[in-house]
Amino acid sequence: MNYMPTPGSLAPTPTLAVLGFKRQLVYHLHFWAFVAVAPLVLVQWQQGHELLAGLLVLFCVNALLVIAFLRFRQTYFLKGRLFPLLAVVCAAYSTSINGHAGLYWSYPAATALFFLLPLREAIASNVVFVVIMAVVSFVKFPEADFWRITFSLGLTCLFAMIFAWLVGKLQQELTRLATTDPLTGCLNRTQLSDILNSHIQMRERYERVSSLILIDLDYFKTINDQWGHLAGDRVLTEMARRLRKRLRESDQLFRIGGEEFMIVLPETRQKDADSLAHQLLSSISARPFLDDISLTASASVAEVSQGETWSIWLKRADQALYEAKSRGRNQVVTAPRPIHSQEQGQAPARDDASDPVSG
Ligand SMILES: Nc1nc2c(ncn2[C@@H]2O[C@H](COP(=O)(O)OP(=O)(O)OP(=O)(O)O)[C@@H](O)[C@H]2O)c(=O)[nH]1
Repeated sequence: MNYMPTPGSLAPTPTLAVLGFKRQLVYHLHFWAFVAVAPLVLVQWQQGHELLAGLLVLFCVNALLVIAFLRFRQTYFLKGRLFPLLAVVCAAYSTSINGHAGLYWSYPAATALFFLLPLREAIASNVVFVVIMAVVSFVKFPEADFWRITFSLGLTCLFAMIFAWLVGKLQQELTRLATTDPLTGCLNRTQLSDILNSHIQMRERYERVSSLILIDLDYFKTINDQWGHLAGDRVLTEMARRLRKRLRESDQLFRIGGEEFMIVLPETRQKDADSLAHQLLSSISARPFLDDISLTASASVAEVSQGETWSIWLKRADQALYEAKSRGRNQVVTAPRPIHSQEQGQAPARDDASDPVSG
């Protein structure tokens, strides 16, 4: 399942709307820019402005390519770099031949840049834009108009910049809230499929192998029952802290259920993931949580296999975790590879890596 909404479609949940925000914005701005500018091609052509008509055709083609790339490839065509270039050239040239009728287009174009480009690039592009429009206005209009145009365009850019900056901050915060678990700060399930899929692609394209570890606290329900829900929450927070302490910057820690955590380890073979899982279980059982709550955990390890989907990869890990629980808990079980990869000549994985962690 792909959690990213397709551009142009309404996201089914607020979380997805937050994650697809930038994509939707780029899509809609290009769509409406195309709708507004396409008729002008004919108008300029009929007025004998062939060069401007040609530039507007390029603008429309770029808008269509951006829309098509977003829809069919989920990428941003040339990272949106052509829009500012064509917008500046078209607005400046149109103003120089059409006067005020061309000038009016510079205001929506300057505003759009702040929503299409990264903030620094948008500021740099708009400084160039305002300077060019100021020069054209100085040459084309009386001095009083030149000052009015320069200040009003500059002010439009300033307001758009403040608005885009605040919206960007808000979107970052919403994304953080939508993708992390508020109790432990771990990633939640929102991007799970996208992240696992990206590791699968690394395996398929570059033979770079990732592994995942599932860790589930043993008999956690008794903690809630004996010490209360708040103590249970503090145990979960401490659990996340202990796991995080042992992980690398590039590892990704998820809380995927009540007391179940998942760690995705890039470029890590099963053997190394297995030894990390043992160390993590040791760090959980070695010292009591809070003052005197002793706990153990069970874990499973699964290296991604060729040709499998993210859900099969996760399911293998899940089955191995179930096995660890049913073998008595407080141990690591390595997931066997799927049958088809064993047939393709890969070494079969150990199925008996179930050394008790304690003792
Ligand atoms: N304090 C607290 N408890 C939670 C949270 N989420 C889930 N739980 C509790 O976690 C417990 C999970 O219980 P079980 O699924 O039976 O698992 P367990 O007791 O750890 O047993 P095994 O996994 O089989 O070893 C339930 O009591 C849930 O109410 C949470 O955010 N905070």
